[in-house]
Amino acid sequence: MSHFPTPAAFRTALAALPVADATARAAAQRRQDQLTKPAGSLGRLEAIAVFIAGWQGRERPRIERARAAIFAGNHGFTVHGVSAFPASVTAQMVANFEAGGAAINALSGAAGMELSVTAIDLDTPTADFTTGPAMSEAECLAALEAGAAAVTPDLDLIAVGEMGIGNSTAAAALCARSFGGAVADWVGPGTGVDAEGIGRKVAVIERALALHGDAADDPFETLRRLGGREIAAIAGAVVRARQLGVPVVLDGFISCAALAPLAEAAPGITAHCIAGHCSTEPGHRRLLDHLGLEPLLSLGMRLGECSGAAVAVGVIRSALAAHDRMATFDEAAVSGAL
Ligand SMILES: Cc1cc2ncn([C@H]3O[C@H](COP(=O)(O)O)[C@@H](O)[C@H]3O)c2cc1C
Ligand SMILES: O=C(O)c1cccnc1
Repeated sequence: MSHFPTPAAFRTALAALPVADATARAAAQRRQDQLTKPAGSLGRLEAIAVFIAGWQGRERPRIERARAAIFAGNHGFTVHGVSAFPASVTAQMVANFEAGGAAINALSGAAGMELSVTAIDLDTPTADFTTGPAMSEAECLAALEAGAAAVTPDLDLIAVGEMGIGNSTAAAALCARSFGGAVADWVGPGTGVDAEGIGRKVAVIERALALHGDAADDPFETLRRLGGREIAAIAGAVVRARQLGVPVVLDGFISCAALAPLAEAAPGITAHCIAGHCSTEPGHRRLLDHLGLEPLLSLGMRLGECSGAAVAVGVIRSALAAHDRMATFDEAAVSGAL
């Protein structure tokens, strides 16, 4: 069964995003207020527990089954020299994920998460978006669906990440198109290009924005023209997770950029999402501000592949452990505030 069989179905899904369970949230907040600590003293950990309670619909949320989902795709515009690495690295890194040798293998393992890797048509890069839309409608729908398929109702939480050489350029293009501002404000070194490389990225994006400037201001159309398969898959996964009530942890600049084209049509799209971290890619902080997200961690990471989100899941586990295991003032016979 296809979750988003047509562009119209995707738009309909965006217009009908479910909300959190207010009863479970309120129960979790009441529990927080009774635990043996001065109110608010666990800071953001308290808010995280209440947040997950609302999306899981449980006073005492849990993480028994969590998935780090990586999506991979290749990009036609890489012929313009926008990455410090060759496009062949995308498939090589997918093989590395499958063999267990990448950072995300170690970090998802440390966070007690299973890892899923969805490589989407790596042998067929998207079309070069400086000369036409990156994807056909059918290709973009297939990518959304690949994302939706990675989310299953048995999950307590999902983290989303990406692999796709060149995709920091696609991400910057999506941000510039969705939120405006100077293209240069959204462009950074990615894998480590120098100032000339950054100049090439800006020029490529400006050409793409000029070419697609008259296209409909529509989430699907923007993803299809300026995004990539792995980026559209993340958008599909985030929307599907919302439908299933599965909270999402977002990774870095590129993963978050998948939501940029959705934000105007569906301003509440990030309501079930936690920004796992703030990457050093300069556009990420700006993007998080536009999405209304405060990142959990800031560790100077700039890898992608779900790595920052996986580290954040360790913090989320701590939040839920405190929420679940602490005694209340009554249980522990500790006096409450005067
Ligand atoms: C070995 C290696 C592993 C990676 N894992 C994630 N990325 C990250 O780098 C890419 C984005 O940067 P750019 O736009 O400059 O190509 C994406 O694939 C991203 O996930 C990697 C990049 C490399 C080289
Ligand atoms: O912010 C990220 O996730 C990122 C930054 C640079 C390269 N790849 C990913």
